[in-house]
Amino acid sequence: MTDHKVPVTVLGGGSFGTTLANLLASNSVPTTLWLRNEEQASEMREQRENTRYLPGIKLDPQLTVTTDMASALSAAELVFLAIPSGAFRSVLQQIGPGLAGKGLISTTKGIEQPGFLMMSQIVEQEVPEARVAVLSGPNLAREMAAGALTATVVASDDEALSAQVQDVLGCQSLRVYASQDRYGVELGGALKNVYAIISGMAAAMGVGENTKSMLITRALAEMTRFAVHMGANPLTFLGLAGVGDLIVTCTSPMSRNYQVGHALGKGLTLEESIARLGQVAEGVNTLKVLRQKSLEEGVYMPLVAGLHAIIFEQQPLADVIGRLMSAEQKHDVEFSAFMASTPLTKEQK
Ligand SMILES: NC(=O)c1ccc[n+]([C@@H]2O[C@H](COP(=O)([O-])OP(=O)(O)OC[C@H]3O[C@@H](n4cnc5c(N)ncnc54)[C@H](O)[C@@H]3O)[C@@H](O)[C@H]2O)c1
Ligand SMILES: O=P(O)(O)OC[C@H](O)CO
Repeated sequence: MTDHKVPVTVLGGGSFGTTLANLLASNSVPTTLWLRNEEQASEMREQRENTRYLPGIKLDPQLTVTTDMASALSAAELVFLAIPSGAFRSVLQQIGPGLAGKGLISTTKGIEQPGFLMMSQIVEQEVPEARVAVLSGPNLAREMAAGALTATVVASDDEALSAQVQDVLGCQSLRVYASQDRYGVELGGALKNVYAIISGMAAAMGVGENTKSMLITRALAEMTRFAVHMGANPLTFLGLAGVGDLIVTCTSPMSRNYQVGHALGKGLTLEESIARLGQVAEGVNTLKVLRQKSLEEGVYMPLVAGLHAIIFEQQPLADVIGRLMSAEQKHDVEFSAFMASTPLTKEQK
């Protein structure tokens, strides 16, 4: 780690943006958090707390909180984006050339439709001169904010940018691992939200431990099958941004996607489940996008099809479970052919 830290701005004053900004400021990184709501910003400046999205966590005295985008961006060398996927492109469009040349790191775990675009692909379209990375992993905001030991992945083909991100974020409570599979890392973060909804629903129904394990493991098989079809490296899904994030999101009641699934499993409607949450659960939109894409691409995704049938096609749960359990019994692990055709590098040996 270097002593001199580059100035960083975080865009988005929700739970994850606030968590990242606070962690950066605690790491002695000159940090500005930008959010759109002036009332919330002034409350955060005065009370040193984000009572709406991160109650109970004190903000570092050195953290600057502003709604003025121009001043937030003027000095920043790195910009972390923690804006929900539905607003991601419009926020970039508002900023325009103010981001050119900076290192832009997306932390948003969603997919844009039309186009089936990852957030970093939107960054490339809207800010062609930017350096691009993504940050993803098993990173529940509230735990990170409370200092729980955590690991994450920065993925970029710009190794210098990955090293800068490791430098500003890495600390006694957070390890930042690097990857060059940006697409796979980003896809892992988006896809696991769908399976977290299924897991929350299963938990609410009181399923057994075998069932929970089967769901998570088959979810990993299904998301990896899709990702490999789309060009990602299956090995990425054995890492923190794959199985790591899948485990935490499918098992923790702190996950908002799990909470939506749990509410659905208790009999609430989708609208009621989302309203009760009051925060973003990206998996709901990702489910729609993914179902459509899997049909277009002809990728077998029975769990995605089943959840879509329950939520958006009003099919009875018992019918969907019956179909899942009577489907053809295929392979456990599917990527032996890929592994055989991809010899290990010297570093991997
Ligand atoms: N919370 C987590 O544990 C966590 C961890 C890793 C990644 N993420 C990802 O981070 C992204 C943001 O999630 P979050 O947890 O911070 O959500 P959140 O629901 O806690 O907060 C969303 C924030 O986005 C802001 N926002 C919405 N539309 C906006 C717009 N048009 N312009 C500016 N701000 C806007 C809201 O005002 C709010 O501050 C999501 O894609 C999520 O998957 C979240
Ligand atoms: O609360 P969720 O379901 O959006 O999940 C948060 C993070 O993505 C967990 O890594």
